[in-house]
Amino acid sequence: MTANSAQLEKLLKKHALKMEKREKKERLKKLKRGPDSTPTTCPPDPSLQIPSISSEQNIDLALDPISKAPQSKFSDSKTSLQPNLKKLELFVPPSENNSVNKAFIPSPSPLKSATAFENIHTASPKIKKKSSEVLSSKKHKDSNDSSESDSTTSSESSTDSESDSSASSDSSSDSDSSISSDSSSDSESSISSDSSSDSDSSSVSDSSSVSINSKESVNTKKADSKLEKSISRFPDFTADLDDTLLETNEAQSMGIPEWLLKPKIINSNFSIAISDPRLEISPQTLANCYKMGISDFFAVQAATIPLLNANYTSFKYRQSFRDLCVSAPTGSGKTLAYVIPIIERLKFRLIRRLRVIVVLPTRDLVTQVKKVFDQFTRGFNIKVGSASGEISFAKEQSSLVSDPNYR
Ligand SMILES: Nc1ncnc2c1ncn2[C@@H]1O[C@H](COP(=O)(O)OP(=O)(O)OP(=O)(O)O)[C@@H](O)[C@H]1O
Repeated sequence: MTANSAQLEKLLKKHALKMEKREKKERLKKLKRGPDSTPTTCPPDPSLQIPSISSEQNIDLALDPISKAPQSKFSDSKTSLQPNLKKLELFVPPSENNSVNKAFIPSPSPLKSATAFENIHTASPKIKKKSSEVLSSKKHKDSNDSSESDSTTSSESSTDSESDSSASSDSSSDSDSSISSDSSSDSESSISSDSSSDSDSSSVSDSSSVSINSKESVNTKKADSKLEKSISRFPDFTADLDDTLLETNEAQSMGIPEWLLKPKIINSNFSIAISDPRLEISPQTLANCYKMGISDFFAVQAATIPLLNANYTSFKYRQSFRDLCVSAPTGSGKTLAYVIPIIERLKFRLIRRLRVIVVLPTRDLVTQVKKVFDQFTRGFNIKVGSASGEISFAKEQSSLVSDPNYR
């Protein structure tokens, strides 16, 4: 029995030495290949297989105290082999690994997302493939969670589960809890398939491999928290601005101007009579409004019309002129909010020329807005033309600028 254990001890030591040499070789190979090298799976080396142990030796192994030392060494090398194989399959150069993660996290900053975009496009084809695998495996996971448990049935499925776990660790940036639970369940399932094929000897390695996995999950968590810190959220403009100072600063650093960052929020119930003298609406416009059944201005109109009229006054006296950006729901009356100030400004012009251009996103809107302009320019010497590409450019051009009526 002691002879057997001594023999086994020798074997294990020899095996551990081989393992170390092999690991060193692999590391050297990796270094030589550089960061762009594509990951490859390592074919199982027959010399590294767990030595076949007879049933007698098996008993000795369980009882013999010597087995503990070499066994722990053996189990170390065994488990270091397992993650190594995994590492090779998962291998993504550190910087690119981050970019893959970033690419799946919606990145708010255009600069940051552009970097991520660039990174993913400059990444090696293998990494691009990996990212698509991540997406597909994510979808697969969503649709069929139970597929992971199948991996315990055969060694082939165990490699599948390993690649699954690689996907989960790549996509881990989504949420911490999902990473740890996913990666741990996947790696455990792959280990259990190994242990089933390796019989008792690898059951010792199970505990150490689990601890390695927990180390891995801790590392992934650390990497994720770093990643989370590096990715900023989109500024919440609706929240109290005092609470969002950081977000505001960030938005400013993105080039968003102060006036866009601090909008004036108007109560939607706010309204004002069109005849209010403070608005200085011309009698003809008032008549046109009444004709259209409008007696009060909606909130967006009540807020913008006096502002634009004031702007007109400052423009008249060569004072500063401002842009105005309005965000209001559909049907809230935005069209009249600019149609009336435009008409009110152009009504005194004697020389007819193209003075205002309204740019709209669709042809339907062009027709709709042209109709509103036609209704509200009644009684004024103002002509409204439209160009939406429905007739030839020359005709549109002449209708806008070459028409003798415009001169
Ligand atoms: N002050 C008002 N009083 C009564 N009706 C109004 C008033 N202002 C606009 N309307 C009517 O409300 C409707 C919606 O107005 P309008 O089309 O200008 O909204 P909008 O915000 O420009 O919508 P969209 O986002 O679709 O362009 C129109 O039929 C318009 O005639």
